[in-house]
Amino acid sequence: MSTLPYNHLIAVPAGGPPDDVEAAHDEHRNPGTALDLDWVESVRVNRSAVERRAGSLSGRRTVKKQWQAAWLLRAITLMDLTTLSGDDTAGNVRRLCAKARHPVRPELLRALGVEHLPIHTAAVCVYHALVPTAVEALEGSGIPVAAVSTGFPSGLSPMEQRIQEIHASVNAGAREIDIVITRGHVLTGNWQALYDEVKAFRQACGPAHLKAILGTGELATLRNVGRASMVAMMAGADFIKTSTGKETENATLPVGLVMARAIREYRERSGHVVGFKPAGGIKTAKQALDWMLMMKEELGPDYVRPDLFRFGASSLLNDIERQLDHHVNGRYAAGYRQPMA
Ligand SMILES: O=C[C@H](O)COP(=O)(O)O
Repeated sequence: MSTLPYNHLIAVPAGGPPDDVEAAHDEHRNPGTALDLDWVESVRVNRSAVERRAGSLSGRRTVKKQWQAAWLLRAITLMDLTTLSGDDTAGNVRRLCAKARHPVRPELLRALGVEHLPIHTAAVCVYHALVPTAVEALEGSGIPVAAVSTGFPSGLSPMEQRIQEIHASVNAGAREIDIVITRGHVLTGNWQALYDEVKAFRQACGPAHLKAILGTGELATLRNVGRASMVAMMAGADFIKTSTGKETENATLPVGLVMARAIREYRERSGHVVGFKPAGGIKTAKQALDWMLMMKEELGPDYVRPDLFRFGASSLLNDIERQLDHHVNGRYAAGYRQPMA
């Protein structure tokens, strides 16, 4: 197998050691803008055009074979490796963190010629109760812990409690907070309430980055997805994120396209940069490549870097490792070889 120019293709944050990861992490903050209701109301979505474009992406063969391994290694560096189950334990989370530090088996990395690169996931995402365990298990790695917060997944607990949750997770060491919005504010067109809510969450986060989960599968229309994206960004969300992973419909390419274009429009009009995180139901290497291609085409190469793009995924890493195995060995490894994630 020929050696590929992985150094150019793999977005290991800043290409370097943990300190650089932290620098990359702090690079982008979105200060937000005033709520501009005319702008929000002007958001339109041409559903059939969006579906056509999304269909053309998933129908294509995304990346040629010889580049696929490099793109898949990059996908790993974009991943918020996640566990959000009722039966999560400290033991599971420690194993997940070990996987986040070393997501690919050393013999595969050697065979790919990238054993010298510090490949790890972008973050580990857990419930608040597991934040201290994850922080401890990731110490010294530079990998941030993300906590789902604010009454995840419904977001319907009392406001004061939701704010306290953010404070508790930040105090426990979470550097990223994935909040959920009140979907009802979108469904009733109460943009002021949505803006105030996200702004209060952003303030509670302090230095931690805020990712706003829109719960797109519960927003009824793509137009609502576009408008909610815009309001969340105006309120200061550092990332907008599709789903909790618990809705019936989670991250889809049409929804992703609408959100990516909202990010582009917000950037053009405000000059502020916002990241994007599709989450829920992204399980295969092929899906990951479709998403990465879409981001690169819609928003440029910065959007296949971990400071601006994340996959929220609990099982994607498994399939990526399988595909890398296939690339190296010409066959698929048995499932038990990738016991985690
Ligand atoms: O935020 C991440 C999602 O909850 C993960 O969803 P998943 O289990 O479908 O990969």
